[in-house]
Amino acid sequence: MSNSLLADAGQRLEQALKYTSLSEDAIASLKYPKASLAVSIPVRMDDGSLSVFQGYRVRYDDSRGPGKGGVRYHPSVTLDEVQSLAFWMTFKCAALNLPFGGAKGGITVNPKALSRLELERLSRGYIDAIADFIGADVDILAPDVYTNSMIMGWMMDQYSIIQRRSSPGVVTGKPIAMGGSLGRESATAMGAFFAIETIVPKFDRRPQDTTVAVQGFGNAGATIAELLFHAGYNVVAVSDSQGAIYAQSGLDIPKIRQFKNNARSIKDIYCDDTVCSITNHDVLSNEELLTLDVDILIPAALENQITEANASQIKARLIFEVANGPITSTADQTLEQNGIYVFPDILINAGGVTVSYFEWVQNRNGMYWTLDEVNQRLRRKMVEETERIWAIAQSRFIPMRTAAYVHALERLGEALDAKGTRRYYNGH
Ligand SMILES: NC(=O)C1=CN([C@@H]2O[C@H](COP(=O)(O)OP(=O)(O)OC[C@H]3O[C@@H](n4cnc5c(N)ncnc54)[C@H](O)[C@@H]3O)[C@@H](O)[C@H]2O)C=CC1
Ligand SMILES: O=C(O)CCC(=O)C(=O)O
Repeated sequence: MSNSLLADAGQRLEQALKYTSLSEDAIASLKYPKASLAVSIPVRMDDGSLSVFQGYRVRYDDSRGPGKGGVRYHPSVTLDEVQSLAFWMTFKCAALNLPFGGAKGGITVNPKALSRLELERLSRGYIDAIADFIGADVDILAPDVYTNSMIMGWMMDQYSIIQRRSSPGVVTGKPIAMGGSLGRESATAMGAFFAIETIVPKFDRRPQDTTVAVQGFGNAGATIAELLFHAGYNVVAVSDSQGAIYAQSGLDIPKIRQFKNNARSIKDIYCDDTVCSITNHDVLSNEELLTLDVDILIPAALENQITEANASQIKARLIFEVANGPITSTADQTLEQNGIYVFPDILINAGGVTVSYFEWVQNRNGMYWTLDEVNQRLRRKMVEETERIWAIAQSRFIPMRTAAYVHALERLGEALDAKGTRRYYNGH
């Protein structure tokens, strides 16, 4: 593997393999993505011109079931990034014991620069381009950065048009009216919250004595900040792509969410005290937020936020990775040396895909669950797998990330070996 995000992700696999007895065949199978599709998506723009966007869908491994993973719209999307995200999905689904493999998709685009109709044409064009690669039993899509239920609805509809039959199981995170599950919107953060509530008492901490900083204020970041706020934690800093705000006495998260929902940036809200009465806050950069002296740091934006460059300046005691891949493998080592506990993405943000699984199950049997049922099942799953991974980490004296990979690898190895060697004979 070259020097890339995927190569860095692969370091975690190497680290964990030392603690497993996986067969050589299984190890070899997990080192590369199973299939990567790159497509061009021509889109007629509102002014009549044609723009061509690059899109990707990667299935990393499907030994435990159909590929599963979100679709990201962001200007920095590359094939390498999508492959890494599909790698993480593989281990996340296995860690949570979901009957899925790992997949991910993305389009290199700044969605904020598109009109709603352009965005719809792009989303439908993406499905036209990848339709033969996906399916409810093959590879199932979902939301990720800068995609949402509205976009998932267009994608499901386009796929159904191509198939000439209603196909709700090909996409999760859909609008409720199109077969979406209650609780999927908040699921990533809700799952993280259940994991945090399981772990925090192990460190003899109480919410009211615990300060929290959250980087990223989208679906995952804003919701976890609000859940922690309501549970009594002192959320002192939050940020979006434009910058961060900090108040030692704590921030009123529901109020900030309200302003952010009106399409304003966090930094602006707090610079304009005529609009928002909260004062006594500082405006910080995203980099400064990461190095605040807090009890809990929650990166909930993008990859590679804590790297060799800033790892030694991190002062938080516990880091919960709500984003995928926010810490590089070298930064992990520095954090560990400094006694900082990292709770990994493949566990902490797994609530999203867990409720996606629930949505897929509901679509397949046509019976729909109440919000309480969804959240109770999510809680049970998150607490159970968090405790299992914690027990592995404690008994083998290894970091939680390595323990999560060991846990996932045991399940993946079993599935790969159960298929026998016939699968390696070029299909004969
Ligand atoms: N939405 C989901 O179901 C899941 C999301 N995740 C991960 O959570 C992370 C966030 O995703 P979502 O909340 O869904 O995306 P989103 O599109 O709802 O929000 C992204 C947020 O990150 C902020 N942001 C972008 N660049 C930033 C930067 N450089 N510094 C600080 N903030 C920045 C944006 O302003 C926005 O507030 C991603 O890593 C994603 O892969 C993980 C599991 C499931
Ligand atoms: O809900 C899903 O299927 C996947 C969500 C996702 O992309 C992720 O967990 O990173």
